[in-house]
Amino acid sequence: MRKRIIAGNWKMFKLSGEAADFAEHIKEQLTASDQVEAVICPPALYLNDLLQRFETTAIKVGAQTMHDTDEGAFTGEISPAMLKDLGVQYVILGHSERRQYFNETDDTVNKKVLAAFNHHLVPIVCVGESLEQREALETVSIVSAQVEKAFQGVTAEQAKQAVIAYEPIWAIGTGKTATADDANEVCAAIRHKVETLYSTDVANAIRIQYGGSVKPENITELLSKDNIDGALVGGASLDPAAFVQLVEAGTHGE
Ligand SMILES: O=C(CO)COP(=O)(O)O
Repeated sequence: MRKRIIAGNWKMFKLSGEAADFAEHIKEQLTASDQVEAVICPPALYLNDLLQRFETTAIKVGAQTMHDTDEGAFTGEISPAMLKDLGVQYVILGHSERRQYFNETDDTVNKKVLAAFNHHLVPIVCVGESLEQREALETVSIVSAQVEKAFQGVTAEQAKQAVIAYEPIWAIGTGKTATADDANEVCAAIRHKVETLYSTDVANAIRIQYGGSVKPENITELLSKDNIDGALVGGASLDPAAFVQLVEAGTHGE
């Protein structure tokens, strides 16, 4: 059985004291589990502090983005080597906000995915369609193409470790969630795409999250679906009590 993964994407929220308070709260509440993994992806400034606070816990830390080269004259950027050096385990790549506001393309996402694996960072590769594309019935072709491009040059052994987050753009921060059945259907299509790119073995191993207005109230139904292995959560992950509930939901209903 795939281990579920609940990841909180804080985006550009919280001051340092709030980040520290959150970490202290959840580390008292969450215990290690075989069924579910908890990951916090804070602004890069707080990565080091959270890594230290979570050192003796099972809670993992992820970055929200990174550059694709080890070092260089790229003002303001953070490299995969720097993340690895700190002890970061995960990195979100190709989030729709990065694609929309920071010119990320399928090509740059692919370069970053390859760089992440080179540094033994696990990428959480985000894919998803816009409302227009959904209405034009292009969802499966769009997300399949995003997956194919993101994984170019990635080996089967690497792909098995990866996480894909299906985040329909129209469901992010809007309060609109895809129905659990719709989300599951797209996650199944993504798994099928992975199977055609690699093998059944890889498709069975890769973890696929749903993201978009996930909350404690709707996570149980989403996780009850066969192809949904977790959630990438924005807004609701900012509240420590809600985040604990989201992770705890992952330990039920196997
Ligand atoms: O973008 C998201 C997580 O990466 C989803 O954000 P919300 O949970 O706030 O809709």
